[in-house]
Amino acid sequence: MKLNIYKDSDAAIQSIATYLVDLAKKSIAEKGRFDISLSGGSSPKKLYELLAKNFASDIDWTKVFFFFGDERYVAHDHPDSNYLMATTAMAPLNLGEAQIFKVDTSLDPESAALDYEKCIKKHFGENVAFDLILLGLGDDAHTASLFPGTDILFNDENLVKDVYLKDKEVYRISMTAPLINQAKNVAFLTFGEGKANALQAILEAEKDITKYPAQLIKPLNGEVQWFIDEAAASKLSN
Ligand SMILES: O=C(O)[C@H](O)[C@@H](O)[C@H](O)[C@H](O)COP(=O)(O)O
Repeated sequence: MKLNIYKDSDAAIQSIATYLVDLAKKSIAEKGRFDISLSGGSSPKKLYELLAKNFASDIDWTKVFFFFGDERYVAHDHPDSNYLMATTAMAPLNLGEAQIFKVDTSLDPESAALDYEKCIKKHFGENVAFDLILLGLGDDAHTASLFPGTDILFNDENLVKDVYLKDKEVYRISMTAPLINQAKNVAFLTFGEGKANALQAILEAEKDITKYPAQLIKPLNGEVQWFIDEAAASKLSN
């Protein structure tokens, strides 16, 4: 696990963009494509915009294939859609429809999860291993839609599962920890004082995945990098 601490989120995002593009170059050179899973929420939006603005000519973006670590169970044109957020931010890259694998939220939640799992398995074949999975962190220590107290935390059968969030009365479709842990590289983007307690608990508290789900993320053969700002790191002891 590598902790990268920056003075602010802009510096962190610049560094993640460079790290991502370097991984993409290597992967495209080695296997002819780069398979990435995007995080949702607000933190990564600036990263996607930066990639489109400053890195458009650094790699052959037609060889990049985008999936989503989780998706809100809404239409793709709904303001909460991670698909809408990411594709809007990266619009200048003119990505082809076939490069972006969105969750089919027109299906019922359980079928949407099964369908997305099928889509991932079809893309990867036997060995489902993303080159990079980007993850955010909630202030309750959730990541993707692995929320405290939800059944998905104990799911080791599926690669993708529907999650019902009782408090918000909404569904999410999320990659499971076993799928994320098959990735070659995982990068967390975590910024702001509001995440400091969650980050400290995840990295320094006792292991309790029901309270701190992001503790589940330990890639079997990969590396986890944290890209954080000083505000998010402010409660770490060392
Ligand atoms: O769909 C989502 O919302 C994300 O996948 C979720 O896991 C997010 O990464 C965290 O909630 C942090 O969100 P912010 O970046 O908005 O703080």
